[in-house]
Amino acid sequence: MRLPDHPGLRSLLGDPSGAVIGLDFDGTLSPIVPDPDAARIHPEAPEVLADLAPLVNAVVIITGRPPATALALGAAPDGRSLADVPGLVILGHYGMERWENGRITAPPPPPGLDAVRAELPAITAPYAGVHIEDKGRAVAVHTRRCPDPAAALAALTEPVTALAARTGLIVEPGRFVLELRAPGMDKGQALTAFLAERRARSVLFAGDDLGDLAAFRAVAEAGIPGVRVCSGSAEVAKLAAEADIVVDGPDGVVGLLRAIVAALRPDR
Ligand SMILES: O=P(O)(O)OC[C@H]1O[C@H](O[C@H]2O[C@H](CO)[C@@H](O)[C@H](O)[C@H]2O)[C@H](O)[C@@H](O)[C@@H]1O
Repeated sequence: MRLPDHPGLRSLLGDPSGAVIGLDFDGTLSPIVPDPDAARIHPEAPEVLADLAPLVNAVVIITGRPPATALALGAAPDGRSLADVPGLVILGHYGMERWENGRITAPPPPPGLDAVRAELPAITAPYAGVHIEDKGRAVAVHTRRCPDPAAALAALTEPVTALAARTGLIVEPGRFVLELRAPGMDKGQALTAFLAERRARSVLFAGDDLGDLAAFRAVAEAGIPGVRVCSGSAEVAKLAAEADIVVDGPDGVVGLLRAIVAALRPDR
């Protein structure tokens, strides 16, 4: 892949030791599949991230998944894994949980979740194919496997939002999913804090879904050169409209990262 000409990318390539590379997981590093449990990282992603990480300030994955799940789904068939990427940080649950050096730090789960677990089955029962994903500190309602995923999502939005309000949670909408989770953190806040922690001098963030818009805004407001990359799909138009670079799904993201590695290591 030929690298696009973008000022933020030029800054990043000119001063890689100051660059933070932020990446979403599902839809960006991992192709979208009907069953969330069956998702797996793009087979070439662990290798390219392992090549990239020593060349930049930091590689950080910011995801709605728990870090432990991203790690479990982050093993490629060749045996390479996200866990082997040097210095990798995973900010899971939209930044609430942090994995680094093999250790997870996390606050206690929100108290409203038990009521959500009790009430959700009755709310979703009329919609065949709904899948409830319990993520420990959040619960996601998936409609991708419903006969009409968009109609089921639309019909469930009001009762799920009301349930969130009753239980002190918020609704995070995504690709055929409504997630009930604790308020007070999003990918933008998580990325902003990480950039400050690393004293970043440039930032690239790649994402595919509505939850990544907050990270895009953080890039735009960071006060350092930045690049917003959309892992493009037919399902989410909003993100492409706010991106500096649009690539073709996880294949395109891996291609872009590989091109960055090649530009930083022209000898190889
Ligand atoms: O922040 P992300 O890493 O993008 O995580 C967001 C949600 O991703 C997962 O759901 C999405 O991917 C599934 C597997 O490909 C797909 O079946 C589903 O339709 C997508 O919405 C995950 O299951 C959620 O928990 C994450 O919050």
